[in-house]
Amino acid sequence: MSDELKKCREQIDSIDDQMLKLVSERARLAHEIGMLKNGGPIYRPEREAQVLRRLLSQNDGPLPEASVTAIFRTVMSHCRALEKELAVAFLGPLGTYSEEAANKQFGGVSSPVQCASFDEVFRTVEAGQADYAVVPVENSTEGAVGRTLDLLVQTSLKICGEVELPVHHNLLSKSDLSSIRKIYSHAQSLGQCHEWLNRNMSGIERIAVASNAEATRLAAEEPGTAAVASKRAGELFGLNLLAEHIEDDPRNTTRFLILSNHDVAPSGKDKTSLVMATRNVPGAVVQLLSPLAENGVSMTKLESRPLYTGMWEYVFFVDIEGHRDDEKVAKALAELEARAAFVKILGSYPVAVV
Ligand SMILES: C=C(O[C@@H]1C=C(C(=O)O)C=C[C@H]1O)C(=O)O
Repeated sequence: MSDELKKCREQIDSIDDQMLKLVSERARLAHEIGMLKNGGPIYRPEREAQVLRRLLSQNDGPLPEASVTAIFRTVMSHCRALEKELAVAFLGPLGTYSEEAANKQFGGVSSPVQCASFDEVFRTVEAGQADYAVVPVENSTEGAVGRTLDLLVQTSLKICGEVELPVHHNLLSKSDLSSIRKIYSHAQSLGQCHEWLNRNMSGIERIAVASNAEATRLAAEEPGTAAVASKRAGELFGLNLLAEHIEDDPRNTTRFLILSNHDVAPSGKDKTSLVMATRNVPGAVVQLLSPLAENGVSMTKLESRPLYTGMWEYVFFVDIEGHRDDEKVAKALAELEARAAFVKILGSYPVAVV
């Protein structure tokens, strides 16, 4: 070993010693805070977002932003676990993008609750069998996840966070590329790889199944089939990587929501999501939204979804900047509630951190 290398390693050892001391000290403080919470929620997404934003504003490299947040989310997860281990429900089995999103947001999930459908994810948390739900709500290529929107209308749960996950798809199989006759995946993922599949796997049957991980499980069992899924799913089921990054848009990103039974305090950079319906009269939508503009509240999303109760009737999903406790947001919401046939505030929560 060269002297130079030995010296650097000694320095790393000494830094590690200091880091361990500091992390332990941090964990002791988090535990103390846990006692002060007096039975209130342990997980405080607004505080975690503030911790991460503050650190990012000081980060001069060499670690990229996503590395800094991943490290500190893991630290916070372990500090939190001294207070309580959170049970987090998501669409299973292990290896889904939902699992990846849950791991990203919570810095690792020690008590995962794998559900068979989005309906079950909601029900599990509503019934108190898990503390948090993680569900996809929209994708940059494919748009809204309809079932999640429908469930949001009915649920008693509140949105308490959002997480954005860059989604890279892969073609995975135990067979050779030339022998593939069927491709399994979730419908959303097939849509996100539509052009690549047309170009490279034309004429080969595509079959939509409940999740990407389920697709991987099927492909592992059936020779001559492949799955479109994450690398992690492929590893879990022992599949080989036939092609990577097959998504049509390399920036392909899915936004997930975190849901729970509690509200979240303002973090300083928040979003509020609501769903509403208007009376079916001319100009109703414009009229309904005007309190936002009048109070200087920016709308970041407007999505319509058909109502099952009638033909050509819709509900509107709206995201606005700010927390419902912010003065101008509160005023705009009060005016909006007075005009709409139906309004439900789905939650105020911190804007996603890298
Ligand atoms: C320590 C706390 O509890 C949890 C852990 C946090 C942390 O480790 O920084 C931050 C917020 C909470 O999710 C706290 O509320 O401050």
